[in-house]
Amino acid sequence: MNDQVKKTVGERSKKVVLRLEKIDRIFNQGPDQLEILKSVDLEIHQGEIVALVGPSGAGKSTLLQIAGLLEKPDRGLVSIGGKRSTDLSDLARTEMRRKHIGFVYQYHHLLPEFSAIENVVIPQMINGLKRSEATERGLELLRCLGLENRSEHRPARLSGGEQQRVAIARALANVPDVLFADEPTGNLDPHTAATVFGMLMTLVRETGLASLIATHNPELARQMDRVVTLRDGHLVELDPDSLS
Ligand SMILES: Nc1ncnc2c1ncn2[C@@H]1O[C@H](COP(=O)(O)OP(=O)(O)OP(=O)(O)O)[C@@H](O)[C@H]1O
Repeated sequence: MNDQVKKTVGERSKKVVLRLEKIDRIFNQGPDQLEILKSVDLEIHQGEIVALVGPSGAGKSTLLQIAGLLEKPDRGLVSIGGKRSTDLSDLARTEMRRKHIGFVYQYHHLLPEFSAIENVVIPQMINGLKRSEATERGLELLRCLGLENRSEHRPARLSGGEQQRVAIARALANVPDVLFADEPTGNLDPHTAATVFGMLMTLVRETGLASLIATHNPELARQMDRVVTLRDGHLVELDPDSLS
């Protein structure tokens, strides 16, 4: 990986990148009020990869959406890189998402009419990078993900694992400070999931990103630095060895 893409752990001091303070989220479901997140606190430092596990409906996606500034909590504070999201205008929140946050979803959400490399280049150009630089960085990322021979293919001509690897390249192309991933390999068969997840972990470790990754897979969770879960809306730290 070249220097342009790489931000080594050493270059970054181990400061807190993501801080959640007393996050509450309540949904109205008919006459019922569902308290999905209750006073959730979480800190993630540079270079730290945190697994978010828990049963379906526990609130993992809700937490990721709030931490990734895609949704607002009912109460509480999200800070990224020391900037409090509540102090930001809607425009500044969008800017923060574009420049400092990478997101990988369970489904790739690639633009179907564009090639793999174009899918990685376009977000960088939106952020002001020249096409030549964006292409150089994009091709380097695709190479790191074993897709050097697939860069001109449109998503429909890629396998599920390849599509997801392009989505990972796209999420990392803007050199974010924090990466959120919601079941990034959940749609893949176990073998492909292990390969793609291994590549994601390598890239995240090399770039020293702070990451919060939701997964149902205990084997994948154990490869991360810390494991947290949501129990009745509360965030609880787990011993990775206790996962089965
Ligand atoms: N906009 C909404 N309005 C009402 N209820 C919602 C809304 N979004 C989520 N919920 C409810 O909140 C709960 C948590 O949902 P969430 O998607 O965060 O869970 P999850 O842990 O990510 O589940 P999964 O592992 O199945 O993806 C669910 O019961 C869901 O139905």
